[in-house]
Order: sequence, then C-alpha cells, then structure tokens
Amino acid sequence: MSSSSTSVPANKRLDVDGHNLPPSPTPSSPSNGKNKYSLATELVYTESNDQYNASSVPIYQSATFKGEGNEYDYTRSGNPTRTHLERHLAKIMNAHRALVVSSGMACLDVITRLLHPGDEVVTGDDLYGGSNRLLKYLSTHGGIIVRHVDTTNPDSVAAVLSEKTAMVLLESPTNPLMKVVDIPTLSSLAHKANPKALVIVDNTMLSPYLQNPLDLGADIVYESGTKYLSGHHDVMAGVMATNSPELGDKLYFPINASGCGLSPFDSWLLLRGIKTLAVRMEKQQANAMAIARYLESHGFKVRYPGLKSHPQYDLHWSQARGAGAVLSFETGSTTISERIVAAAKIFAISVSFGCVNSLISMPCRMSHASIDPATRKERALPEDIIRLCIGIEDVGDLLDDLQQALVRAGAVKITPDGIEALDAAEGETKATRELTDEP
Ligand SMILES: Cc1ncc(COP(=O)(O)O)c(C=O)c1O
Ligand SMILES: N[C@@H](CCSC[C@H](N)C(=O)O)C(=O)O
Repeated sequence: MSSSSTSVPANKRLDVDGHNLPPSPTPSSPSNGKNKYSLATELVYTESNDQYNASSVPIYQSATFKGEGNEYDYTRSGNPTRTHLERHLAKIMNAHRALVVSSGMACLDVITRLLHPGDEVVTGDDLYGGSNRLLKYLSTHGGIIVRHVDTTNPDSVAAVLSEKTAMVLLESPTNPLMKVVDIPTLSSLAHKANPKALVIVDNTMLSPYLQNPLDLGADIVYESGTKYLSGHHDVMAGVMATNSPELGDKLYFPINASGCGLSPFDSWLLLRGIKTLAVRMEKQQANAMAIARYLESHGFKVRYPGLKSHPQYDLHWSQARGAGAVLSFETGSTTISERIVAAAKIFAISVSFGCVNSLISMPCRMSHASIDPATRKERALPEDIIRLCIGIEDVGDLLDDLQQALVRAGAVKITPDGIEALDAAEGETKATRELTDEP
C-alpha cells in the first residue's frame, strides 16, 4: 500500500476508549502543489489533526498496524510519521509527491532502478564521489552506459544525447567545484533527444529553500536530507520528489520492495530539522558570503556562486534564490592545504555539509576519495582544493579561525597591507623547501 496515497480514508471506528476520533496525524496539506504562504512560513506550518492536538507530529514507532485493508499495515510499506513528512516535503518542494528514504544515496539507488541494461546516463564531470561510485558500479555490473561530460556546456551535453539517453543526472552547483549548470536548457535538450528521458537533479547543495528543479524542467529532484534539511548531522536521510503520479508510483515500488523507507524516528527528526531550514540557511549563507569575500580579497581562487567572479554567476541567480553555504578554494599546494585543514579549530575536519557547525575538508582525500586519482586528474579536480561548509557560528570567530589557520599553515605572505595568498608556484616551492628542510 502506498505510503502517501492522496485519499486518506477517515477512520470512523471507535477506539478502545469509545472515542470517535479523526485519524492521527492528518496530512500536512500540499494545497494542490501551490503554497499558501511564503516558504519560510510553509516550512513551519503543518496542519496536523492529531487526536490529542499534539503540536509535534507523533512518532509512530510501530512496525505493524492491526487490521486488514487499512491505510497502514507494515512500516516498510508506509508509516504515518513518514507520510506526514512526505506530504510536508511535497508542499515545500512544489511537487505532487515526495518520498523519503534512508540516505541521499538510497535516493539515487531507487531512481537508477528505473534504468534497464543498455540505457545511457549522461552526467557531469564534477559529481559527488558517492554518486560517481554508484554509477560506476552500474556501468560495470548493470549494463548501463554512463557518459561524463562538462554539464556547464550545453553543447557538450547535446553532443552525447540521443534516443538511447534514459537519464540525465545533474548537480547544480556541483560538489565540490561549485559549477553551475543550466537546468532549463539541459532539460529541454534531453527531452528533445528522447521525450522519455528523465532529467534528475541532485539539489543537495541548495535545498528546496533556494532552488526548485521541478519548476525548472526536471522530472525528479532528490537530495541528501542528511545535509541542510536536517541541519544538525544527527540523521541520515534522502528525499525525492516528482510531479508525475506515474513516476511517484514507480519510485515507491523499490522503496517498499527493498525496505529503504525512512524510519519513523528519523522521519520525525527530519521534520523537526525542516522547521528551521530558513533561519539556518539565511545565517549560513550570509556567513559563507563573508568568508568567500575574505578569501578572494586576500588573493585565493574561490569557487562560490555568491561571488560576481563565479563564471556562471548570472545563470545561477536566474534559477536559484541564494548561493548556499559551501565554497571551495585552492592554495597551490596539497601540503599547505593539509596544514590549513589541520590548523583550523572551529572548522571541524569532517565530510558532509549543511550543518549548523562549520566544516573543513579536502575532497580528494575525503568525500571524493572513491574517485581514483587518474580520473580526478582527467576531470581537473585539483588535489589541493579545500572545501568549506559554513555554519551558523559568529562570523568574526570564523574569520579569525580561518586567518590563524592560513597564517600557521604558511599559506599567506605578510605584506604592508596585511596578508596575501602565495601564488601557486610560491606555494609549491615553499612546501617542497620546508619538507626537504624537515629533520
Ligand atoms: C551532492 C550530494 N548528493 C548526494 C549525497 C549522498 O547523501 P547521503 O550521504 O545522505 O547518502 C551527498 C553526500 O553524501 C552529496 O554531497
Ligand atoms: N566515506 C563516505 C564519504 C561521505 S562524503 C559525504 C558528503 N556527500 C560530502 O560531500 O562531504 C563515502 O565513502 O561515501
């Protein structure tokens, strides 16, 4: 039985105490896909009709439900807490239907089950390492042909599209190079090449608060709920959404069949996290903008779509409402980058992003280590790249912490005007000299 069928039969039977109470909870209303209020309000506004007027949606921590032919029988197939979350997300994601699973990767696993051997998938040359790993597995074991191209260039994408293209998988901005892709143009190119091709957008970098790929021509949007939606790094989750009822049913099938639907407790945690998405994101991206400007003004090559220097700045702002809170920068030397990461104190060395805490990482060693070094080189992923995921801390503290890390790592030279990034050659020479000089 579907975990989010549109008509919820009213439970008219008396409960054990003889009350004729409404089902609990009733869904958060998607209002036929149209939000009644602005997004910040919709994030916190739920129309729960709990039998005891609980303000927070109850956790239905039950594997089974008694009876026969009812809305719920078994939590793998559907659970009221999960349903409430799915309906709330459908509203927020401007979607007919949303489905929630155990991780962002579980979303891509469910979505790629729509493929058949021989199908072609067109995707980017900068892609989250785990997505790359799953696609590689499917091309090695599942007979799927995967074409990695520069998705920032519609001509490169058009050159590999054909009637064999079953799926186009896009990230925008990409992880970790923050490349922006033209979602409407690529969607129409894909649908022109094959009207049945599905355009899938991984929206993890921005969340529905900042970008709605379904409104830009995508067929399915998904994201790692582990990131901004939850915001506290206390839950793993994945959410996907579509406006096609048929696709919604096709996605539900493997969730029920394999059992990757989000657990009741994790659904509740995600619902709680979603309520603060707007305030967290506003603060995080304001902090990120200040840090991006700071690094750029001191001579670092910074990749962040909030900066005017971003090569697809105008494109980004034509399809998104904000720049998010992830940025990356280069130092010219992997040794210096390693030292910066080690010297930071407030910025925790950690994978992931979207959390209230600020994080620092070297993607080639961490989130993208599953992409082999030769492929990383081929795809121009700089080994020295540092990714910063900005949290909600005081921005002055973050800037101080970053500055002391840059100075202690020897990533900057002192000039009469303050500090300035070493250029790439200076960085490499300095790091090599220091390594040679080490006793
Ligand atoms: C862009 C992107 N998509 C998908 C995922 C997968 O999400 P999860 O870790 O929740 O499986 C991640 C990170 O893990 C990611 O960075
Ligand atoms: N060891 C994990 C690494 C997870 S990376 C998480 C996140 N997407 C990020 O970009 O930091 C793995 O192998 O998947």
